[in-house]
Amino acid sequence: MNDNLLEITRLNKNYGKQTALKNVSFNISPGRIVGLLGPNGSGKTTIIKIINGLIADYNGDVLVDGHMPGIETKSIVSYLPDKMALPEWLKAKDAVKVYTDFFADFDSTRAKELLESLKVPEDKRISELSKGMKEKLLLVLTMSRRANLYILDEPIAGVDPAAREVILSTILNNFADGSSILLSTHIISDVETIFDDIIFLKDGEIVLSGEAESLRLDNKQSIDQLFREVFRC
Ligand SMILES: Nc1ncnc2c1ncn2[C@@H]1O[C@H](COP(=O)(O)OP(=O)(O)OP(=O)(O)O)[C@@H](O)[C@H]1O
Repeated sequence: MNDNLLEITRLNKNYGKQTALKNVSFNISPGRIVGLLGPNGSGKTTIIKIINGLIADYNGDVLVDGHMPGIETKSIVSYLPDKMALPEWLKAKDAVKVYTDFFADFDSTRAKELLESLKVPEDKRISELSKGMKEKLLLVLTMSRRANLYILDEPIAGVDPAAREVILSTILNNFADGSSILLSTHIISDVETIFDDIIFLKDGEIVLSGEAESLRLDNKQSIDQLFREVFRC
């Protein structure tokens, strides 16, 4: 494994005339939980899609364990998209089968245990699940892989505060030693304690980044307070 699981250097991305990312650079080393924080439209999903090979026209360098995003990196990264990517007519238990067939590192026993503990009904079709249940299903599928890097795009956006805690503990209890997590969110207060490192993104640029504990100590406030200060309009 490389010293850096993820290396992003001078990443720029435009959608036509719209600039989405400006000179974004950061690295993730093994064993870190990194918060990618920013308001709506700040570029979080664009970065995540580029890392996952879903957007190929960008400028700059993106290396996942030394490889450009592509077929090879799909076995390194377990990705939770911001929108349901599975056919809605699938039952939850069929989604487990799809992941078992698709990913060599998928642990179906773990997935079944997690579905049960999160009370996701296995026999219901995805179309019949509530928004929060769909998020839980996607999270279970994503965290049941034994990947090196987990990339979670807004995993808590659609659930109530009690469910957020369950989701966070599911994330923390199910990632392997030495693997890393990049988690994007605009809801900071309930999640900030899990982060080792923080990246603040504003209008496509990194405006502040560093170790979460140092940022708290240096600024004498929580990451949530810091976020509100940085993003005050
Ligand atoms: N397909 C697209 N075509 C044109 N502009 C886009 C497209 N996707 C995103 N953008 C623009 O790029 C910028 C960054 O969007 P992005 O979705 O990466 O932000 P985000 O931080 O993930 O937002 P959110 O929290 O709302 O999901 C925004 O200005 C957005 O309008």
